[in-house]
Amino acid sequence: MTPTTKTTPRIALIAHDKKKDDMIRLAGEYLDFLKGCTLSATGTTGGRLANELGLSVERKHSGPVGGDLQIGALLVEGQIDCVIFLRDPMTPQPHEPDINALVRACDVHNIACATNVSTARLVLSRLSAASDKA
Ligand SMILES: O=C(CO)COP(=O)(O)O
Repeated sequence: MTPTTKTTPRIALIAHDKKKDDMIRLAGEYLDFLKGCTLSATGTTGGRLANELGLSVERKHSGPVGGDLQIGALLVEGQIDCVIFLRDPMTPQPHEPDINALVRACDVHNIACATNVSTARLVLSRLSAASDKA
């Protein structure tokens, strides 16, 4: 019998302030799956995921001081399989260029990037179903 190799999805989780409650709810829905993933996050988002859901997360700097760029650097190095980035389209962000750079890096490297809850659910459902089969 051929041995199966199970790969652990590497997921980046990021949410702007008004979307953080959505992120916590979303991550709670997929908690069992996410516990088996390698997670990275921007600073404040990662802190909430760890404190409120008990997830083990590699926390980068907060978004406005370079966290999005750090996630982008991981992605460019091939260390991220998927980005869940709950952006707030209604609030101007001081680090808009960093946000655009991260989303652009996803497109350059063909990495799935979910920027709203509906898309994130589709992506996480698909990944969790694939990991059940592995
Ligand atoms: O600003 C962010 C993404 O652009 C998120 O950063 P925090 O998770 O530190 O709030």
